[in-house]
Amino acid sequence: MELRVEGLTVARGGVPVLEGLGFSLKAGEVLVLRGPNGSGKTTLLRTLAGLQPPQAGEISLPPETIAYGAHADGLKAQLTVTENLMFWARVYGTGDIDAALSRMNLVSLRDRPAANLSAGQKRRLGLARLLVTGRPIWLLDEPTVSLDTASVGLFADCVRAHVADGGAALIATHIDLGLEAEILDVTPFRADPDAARVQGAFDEAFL
Ligand SMILES: Nc1ncnc2c1ncn2[C@@H]1O[C@H](COP(=O)(O)OP(=O)(O)OP(=O)(O)O)[C@@H](O)[C@H]1O
Repeated sequence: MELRVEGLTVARGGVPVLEGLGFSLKAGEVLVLRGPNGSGKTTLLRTLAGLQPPQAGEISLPPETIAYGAHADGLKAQLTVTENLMFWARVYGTGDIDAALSRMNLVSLRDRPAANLSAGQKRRLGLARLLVTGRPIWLLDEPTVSLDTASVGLFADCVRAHVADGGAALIATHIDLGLEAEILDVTPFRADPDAARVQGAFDEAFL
């Protein structure tokens, strides 16, 4: 399983933010996405996850092979920790949530509604969701926000285990996760801002 990206142009609100991007991510690899704020890391991850179409280029794997961990944790506030994970396990057609609960240190919180979790606990639950997707490619957008040092360690262990098991991960992060990883800096692929001004930027929320 290899994610190959060639000649990719991604856009927000119809305005290209990255152009001509290419990279490959093989089974067993971690790639860390770097670039300044607003450079297009989230836009790239959203495009690879199938949430928006590319403007140009090729993506070798379909979104069905990908689990996307976005900024938001995607939790259902009224459901307990267990119920949230069971919901996702059913969506992805997998069964066992016990490993996910213990690996993200959620066992003692399993009966608590997600609404009553702290920010870091919510994030741990959001990341535990990845473990029940059964999908080989993880795309993660700033996964360690709100996590304490111990939880960052738990999360890094999960990524290590995932890639050791034949998975792969593309992670936008500004911190060092202590993982063996290559760096993909998107800066050289930034689209020309003057070209965007000529086309006229707008907020896609008003489309
Ligand atoms: N809803 C939107 N409509 C229009 N433009 C947007 C929208 N969301 C983001 N953008 C713009 O798209 C560009 C890329 O943003 P993106 O969120 O992909 O960057 P990023 O590298 O992930 O940034 P950060 O490191 O701050 O998270 C930015 O110029 C941003 O202002």
